[in-house]
Amino acid sequence: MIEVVCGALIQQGQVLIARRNYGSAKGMYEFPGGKVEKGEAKTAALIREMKEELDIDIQKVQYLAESEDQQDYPFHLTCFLCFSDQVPKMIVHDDFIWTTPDHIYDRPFFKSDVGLVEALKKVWPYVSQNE
Ligand SMILES: Nc1nc2c([nH]c(=O)n2[C@H]2C[C@H](O)[C@@H](COP(=O)(O)OP(=O)(O)OP(=O)(O)O)O2)c(=O)[nH]1
Repeated sequence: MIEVVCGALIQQGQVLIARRNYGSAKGMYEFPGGKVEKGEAKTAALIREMKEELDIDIQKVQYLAESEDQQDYPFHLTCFLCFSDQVPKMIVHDDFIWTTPDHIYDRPFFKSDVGLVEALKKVWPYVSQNE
């Protein structure tokens, strides 16, 4: 089982979803993230991926939810709420949308993330007010 981490980046009462411009899921929106490297802690992987993919330093990380699915390979996905006051840059994505959990699935978004988005909806009133 491949371990994958992703981050729901919260800024100004909105969450970031980003469109992949590479690989078999090109054109899909996602929470930025990627595979955990051997011996790496999940939160360290998340901080590294957010730096590599968005060029931001994460100031606070909070566990949100997890799921399992299979696309190119079976994977276990852990999602964290992420907080940073830096502006993300487009490096591996070709579109950014700042949205709210109710509108994430208005766009093509990974079906594996349904449970993560439901968890985000539950905490949203607290998260968006206590950034
Ligand atoms: N980053 C990210 N990946 C997700 C999400 N939902 C979801 O099913 N995935 C899947 C897509 C991939 O099958 C898997 C791993 O993500 P990844 O970004 O490392 O994908 P990849 O295999 O193209 O990575 P790479 O080889 O280019 O490093 O997780 C999500 O919200 N964010």
